[in-house]
Amino acid sequence: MSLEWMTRWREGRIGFHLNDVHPALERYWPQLEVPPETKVLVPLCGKSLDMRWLAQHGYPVLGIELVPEAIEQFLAQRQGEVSRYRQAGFDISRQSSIELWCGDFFHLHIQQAAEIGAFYDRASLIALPPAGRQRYAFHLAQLVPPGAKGLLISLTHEKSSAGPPFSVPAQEIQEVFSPNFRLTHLEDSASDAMGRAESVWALERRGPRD
Ligand SMILES: C[S@@+](CC[C@H](N)C(=O)[O-])C[C@H]1O[C@@H](n2cnc3c(N)ncnc32)[C@H](O)[C@@H]1O
Repeated sequence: MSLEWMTRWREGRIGFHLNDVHPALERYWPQLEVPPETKVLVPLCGKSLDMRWLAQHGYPVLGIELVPEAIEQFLAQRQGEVSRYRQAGFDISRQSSIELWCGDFFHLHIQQAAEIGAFYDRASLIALPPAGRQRYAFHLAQLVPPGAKGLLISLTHEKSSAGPPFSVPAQEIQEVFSPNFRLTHLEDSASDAMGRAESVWALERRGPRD
């Protein structure tokens, strides 16, 4: 799967990328009441402008992305000094309050995630095959502390077995996350001309006794 993502980025087949901030981030993030200065984990971040929105609203960002081209394209969107260093097997680029970790999300360990207090996920689940989605939800739960809040934006489409993007129905989202997270369904968008509809969820990491 990683070769496929490398090829997609090299060939510019990145139809998932939005040239604007996702409206659901603007609409729902304030409702989560995440305290400013909380570091937000953005798994499978691509070159999403949503990370700039979070940083502009006072949230330091840790984005993690497999493909170096995606990170370079993100950094090139803005002028601004970039510092680069290597830590725990990841090449890290930092531009203002946004750190981009280049590597496999599943290799990020709790020790490196110590400062994370919230998360934002758009289109991670749909990038992963079914077994990967289960593993993703479990891994995310290992990285964020009890009480951590996050927004999740996913997608369904009519060719349900094909992907990426994979179609991820609400029932599956509940199944994979509910062992470790409280979920609130916020919104379903109307289907577009290609039969694609987004769903938006608020998540909160459960504590040991929840
Ligand atoms: C569907 S795109 C979503 C990107 C971004 N969240 C957005 O909203 O534009 C999925 C991204 O995850 C990256 N990716 C896939 N598997 C990954 C992994 N195991 N670890 C880190 N990044 C991964 C891909 O290269 C791709 O940029």
